[in-house]
Amino acid sequence: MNEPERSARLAGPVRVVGAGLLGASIGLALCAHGVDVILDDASPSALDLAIDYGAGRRAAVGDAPVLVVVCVPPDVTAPLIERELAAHPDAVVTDVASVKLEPFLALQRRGVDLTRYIGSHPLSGRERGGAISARADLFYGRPWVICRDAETPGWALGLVEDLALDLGSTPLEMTPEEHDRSVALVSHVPQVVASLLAARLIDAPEIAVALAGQGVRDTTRIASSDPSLWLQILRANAEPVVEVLRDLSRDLDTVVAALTSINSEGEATPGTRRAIADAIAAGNAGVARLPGKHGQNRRFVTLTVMVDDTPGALGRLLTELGEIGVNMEDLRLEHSPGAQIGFAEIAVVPEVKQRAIDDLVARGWRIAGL
Ligand SMILES: NC(=O)C1=CN([C@@H]2O[C@H](COP(=O)(O)OP(=O)(O)OC[C@H]3O[C@@H](n4cnc5c(N)ncnc54)[C@H](O)[C@@H]3O)[C@@H](O)[C@H]2O)C=CC1
Ligand SMILES: O=C(O)C(=O)Cc1ccc(O)cc1
Repeated sequence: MNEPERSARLAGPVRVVGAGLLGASIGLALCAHGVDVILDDASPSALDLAIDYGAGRRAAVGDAPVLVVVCVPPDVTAPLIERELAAHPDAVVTDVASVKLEPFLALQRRGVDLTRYIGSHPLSGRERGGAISARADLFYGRPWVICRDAETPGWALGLVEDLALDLGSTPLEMTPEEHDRSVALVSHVPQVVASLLAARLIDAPEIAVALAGQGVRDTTRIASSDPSLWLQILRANAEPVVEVLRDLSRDLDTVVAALTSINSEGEATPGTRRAIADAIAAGNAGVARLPGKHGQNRRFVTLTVMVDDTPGALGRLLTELGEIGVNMEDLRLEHSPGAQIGFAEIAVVPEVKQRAIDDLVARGWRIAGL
């Protein structure tokens, strides 16, 4: 078998402890760059599986990693960082746990010398764990938070930045506190909300579930995440998560109070309708702050093309969009229940929308809503 050409900033070897979703994804991406990746896992079958997928090799006597990446559940992250710092005195040690303050404080309390430790966290993941779900492109185009402190030497920081860059991520420096408050808002509370919302479906009548469209799918996508991982994440970041949940709970109470104060004749105390409209408008303002493709704050517009449920139909649409010179910023597919038709929702920059519609219609495509 041909060795992949070395194309990475990192020289390696890189030791990855925990060969699950994150560890095997890092291993796959680094191996594809020709970096020597040493894998380790407490579970022999998890290790075998990740090696079978090509995410790295077994450890050997005399291995001298330049970088160790700890990719285990949050509960065991701090003890493993301590173990790896001691076992590899010339290596920089990082971890990818979803919480940064608690492991850092635990290590400080134990008096561990943290000069060679730099916490980090790639902001990308999947609902399913294990090497079976691993992907070399998991981190591509996503932020990778790096928590250095005043004692962190530049060369050590450089190694973790190189890891993020080799995997296609954008390194971002933050303190552990800033990181944990930020992810409480953009990752941890969304997980709780998605899970609670999806749980409403358990006892819903079949006919109600059959009506589910993109709205409920979008807002519950991450509800299939692993409960044991999330229990650990939420417990370790409880304070910032509770702060956001309390604000959310207050807003929910406001909407509930407003809706219940409108009587069956549609009469309501002054301000009631405004309270409801304000809640929805605040959502408009919040969602407009989410970065779009390439991290821009630019908003795209969408056009929805009806696509016959036949082999190659979607491929033809994408080819024709290329032929008419329209750059697709995003694509979402929805199936119409009970009909042999799909809807391709295509995001484009506002300037090209009308031309895209005109050209597609001229080529025989049907645009929904026209
Ligand atoms: N799942 C996700 O989407 C993301 C997870 N993270 C973080 O990455 C870390 C790993 O998560 P996943 O890869 O999703 O989990 P995973 O469950 O897919 O993999 C964890 C691996 O660690 C191994 N392991 C557990 N205890 C160990 C120990 N004491 N020694 C050696 N290996 C041990 C397990 O056998 C398993 O193979 C977690 O800290 C998580 O917070 C970060 C970003 C995204
Ligand atoms: O799928 C998503 O949007 C996620 O938010 C996945 C995710 C889960 C845990 C993390 O620590 C980081 C990212």
